[in-house]
Amino acid sequence: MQEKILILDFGSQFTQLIARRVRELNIYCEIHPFNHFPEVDSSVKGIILSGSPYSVRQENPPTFDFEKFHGTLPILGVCYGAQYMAHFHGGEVLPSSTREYGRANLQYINAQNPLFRMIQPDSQVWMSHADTIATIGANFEVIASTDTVKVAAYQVTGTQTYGIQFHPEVTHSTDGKQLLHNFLVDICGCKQDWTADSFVETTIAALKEKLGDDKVVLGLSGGVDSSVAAVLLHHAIGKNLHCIFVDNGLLRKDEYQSVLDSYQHMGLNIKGVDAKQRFYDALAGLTDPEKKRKAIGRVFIEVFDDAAHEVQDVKWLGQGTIYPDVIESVSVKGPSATIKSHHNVGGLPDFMKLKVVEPLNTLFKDEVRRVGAALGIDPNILGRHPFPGPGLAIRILGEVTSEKVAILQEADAIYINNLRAGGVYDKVWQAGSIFLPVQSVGVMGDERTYENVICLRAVESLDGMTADWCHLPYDLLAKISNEIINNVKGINRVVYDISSKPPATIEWE
Ligand SMILES: Nc1ncnc2c1ncn2[C@@H]1O[C@H](COP(=O)(O)OP(=O)(O)OP(=O)(O)O)[C@@H](O)[C@H]1O
Ligand SMILES: O=c1[nH]c(=O)c2[nH+]cn([C@@H]3O[C@H](COP(=O)(O)O)[C@@H](O)[C@H]3O)c2[nH]1
Ligand SMILES: NC(=O)CC[C@H](N)C(=O)O
Ligand SMILES: [Mg+2]
Repeated sequence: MQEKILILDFGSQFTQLIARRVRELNIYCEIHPFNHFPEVDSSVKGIILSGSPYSVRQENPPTFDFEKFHGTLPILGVCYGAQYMAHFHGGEVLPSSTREYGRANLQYINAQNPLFRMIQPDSQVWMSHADTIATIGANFEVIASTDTVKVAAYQVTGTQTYGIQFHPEVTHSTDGKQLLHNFLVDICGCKQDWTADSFVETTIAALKEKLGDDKVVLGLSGGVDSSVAAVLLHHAIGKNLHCIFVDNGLLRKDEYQSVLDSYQHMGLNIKGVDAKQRFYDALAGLTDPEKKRKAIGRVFIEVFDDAAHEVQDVKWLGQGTIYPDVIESVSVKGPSATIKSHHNVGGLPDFMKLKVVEPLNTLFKDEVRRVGAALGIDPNILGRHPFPGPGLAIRILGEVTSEKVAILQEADAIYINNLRAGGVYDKVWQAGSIFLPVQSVGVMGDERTYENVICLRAVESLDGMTADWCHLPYDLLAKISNEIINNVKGINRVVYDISSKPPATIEWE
């Protein structure tokens, strides 16, 4: 059984970061909402309670069943988690006189305490709280303090229950990783054997068992997630995996053929489906971004359904869903406004009757890339920028036509090739070009032109949730602009997008 750490989420903005830090120590962990988590069995080695925007002093604060777990499993409460255990077990949490946000330094630590092994007595820590633990219960012992926060860390004497007011998961807590290591390895006894190789081995075995002789269809896009999912499934079930790559007419220049070629030598059973016209027909006359997205989602499902019928007796649909997609849908933060409808989220219509298999739904993107490397997948595939399923349709503002797609493909190829040649492709998280249906006046060879605009976008990001525009070198931008205007008929002006997300988004629609 895969040993794991349970992270109970009370809604902190740092909960995912806790998970990342745990996994960087080669220890598997899962995030679950504080009020909805699976049975705690012997695979769980310890529990971490996250921070929270809530206060323990407000009415009906988020709860944790302390009596049930205290003394049976190691527990580490972070910020709210620490405040909760202190407040309801003999201590008191009060509003602090000053809101503490940012760097602080420990001023006292109990160097004998296993939680502080190899940690500097004046170590820098990161604080983010408005409440403070004013008093602690008789069986609680202070094991670290700062100038202003007396109870910066405590242990419930003689047990493996700990609380810390600061955030070890953020990099500004310079010994944060050592502290987590101390808790996870020394206190919980985790083995640190969760690596990309071990993930590959256990996942393939589990897929074999789950799928037996069943057939699976999988949408392969050439992107990182579906490629890694496909190779894992291929190792597990071989020829019973049927990959379908749809040419929706919205791919980048030459992408259809190059993606098909790149998969050929990997031995995957892959079928290309030319559905260009079906997508163009569905998009004809549509200008509203949400209507365009919905139309594309609908045609994807129809094309898939047809392809699955052709294969016959298919029981499963494979998907490249990754962990952030899952976390967002079970988050304790509650429903958020729909900004954009992603074409692949929203479930399958009832008529498809397929079960879903998602071998990557516990991994973050960089972990997916590491698993891909462990599987020997071409670094060129693993290093690709993310590309949205609705493709160029959401990079052509307004109505999509095959003519506009052709113009955008040419311009985008010039842009991306220059990023590669200039050695910046790998430093950029995502780049793409946008076709703006505005016309402006230009002059070329003494002739007046009245043509469209191409906008270039390049962003830095960790996960696509927030992003900043890249400061590309002016010389490179000048070269790209020249090349596009001189070579792409229909374009006489190039602009660069300098908006961050939020308030803008990465894609324009
Ligand atoms: N042209 C396509 N043909 C078949 N399936 C597709 C196509 N485009 C997208 N999909 C499906 O939609 C899923 C979601 O696309 P998404 O872009 O999020 O992931 P990806 O393409 O696998 O990876 P990346 O995020 O790196 O682009 C893909 O995993 C794939 O299953
Ligand atoms: O597979 C996808 N289907 C979609 O419908 C979709 N919409 C946006 N994206 C990608 O998500 C990231 C964030 O994009 P936004 O800032 O535009 O929301 C960026 O990486 C976008 O390219 C999509 N990916
Ligand atoms: N980061 C946190 O967990 C904050 C906890 C609590 N809301 C406070 O302000 O003190
Ligand atoms: Mg993609």
